[in-house]
Amino acid sequence: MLEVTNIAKEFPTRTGTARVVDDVSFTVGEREFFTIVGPSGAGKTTVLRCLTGLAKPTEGSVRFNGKEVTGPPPEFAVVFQDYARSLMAWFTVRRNVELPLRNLGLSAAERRQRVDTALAQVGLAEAGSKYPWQLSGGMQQRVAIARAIAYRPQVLIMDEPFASVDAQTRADLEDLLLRVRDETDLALVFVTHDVDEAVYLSDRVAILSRSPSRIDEIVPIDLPAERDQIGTKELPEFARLRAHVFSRIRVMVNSTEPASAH
Ligand SMILES: Nc1ncnc2c1ncn2[C@@H]1O[C@H](COP(=O)(O)OP(=O)(O)OP(=O)(O)O)[C@@H](O)[C@H]1O
Repeated sequence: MLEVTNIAKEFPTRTGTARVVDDVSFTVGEREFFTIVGPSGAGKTTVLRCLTGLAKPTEGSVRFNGKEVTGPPPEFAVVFQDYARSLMAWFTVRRNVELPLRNLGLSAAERRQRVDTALAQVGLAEAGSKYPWQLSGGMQQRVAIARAIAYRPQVLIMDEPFASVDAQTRADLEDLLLRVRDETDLALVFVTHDVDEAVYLSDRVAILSRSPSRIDEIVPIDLPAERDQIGTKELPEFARLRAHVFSRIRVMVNSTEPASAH
């Protein structure tokens, strides 16, 4: 469904150009949960920005259902880490969640129902008439997630979406994503620093090398499809996968060599 082929990204600097992403390729299938991990500054956000059409790769291409992505496709929704900038401060929570639905040709009743369902799913059924600035950071991020879910995209792209929420809310939102994926045809491309989270959620985990980044390895997560915060994390296979991904990232952090492409 989504094909990223040999993308590279360079940024202009005072003395020339900085190559941040060197050569990254992967595909994401329908209903797949695909997660990107890697050392800090590896270029994960840059890869996501290229993927969504918000940035143009210097080399290579991104294709969605066979068509080149040159701007944000209407089938995508994006949740970035920076929730404070993603919500409109002068609109209520309901209005924020409803905004992207206005272009979908839905009736007012359908829009209302989608907003109600999404707010209930993220545990904010009571907060609809509040303004974002009246909510904690974690609650604001849940509004951003509700907005993405209400839109019912084909691809949900998330950059460290749970970095600012508490551990219990984080676990609830992780399970919400898995549930939404199971109930729809949603595919997810997810970036996290948290290796446990990556292994718990994903069908495959891509490990990026240090910048200029390449794919070090794409690890299939062969855990039972039904994930459970306690049961899944107690499985020996979970521990093995976690240790493997963690040790590869550690190698990347300490390595002075660029990654070999697998
Ligand atoms: N618009 C830009 N202009 C110049 N350099 C940029 C730009 N955007 C990103 N970079 C640089 O690209 C590198 C990778 O940044 P990016 O945010 O993609 O990494 P990341 O893996 O998401 O980082 P983190 O793990 O810390 O969130 C960094 O060195 C950053 O300074």
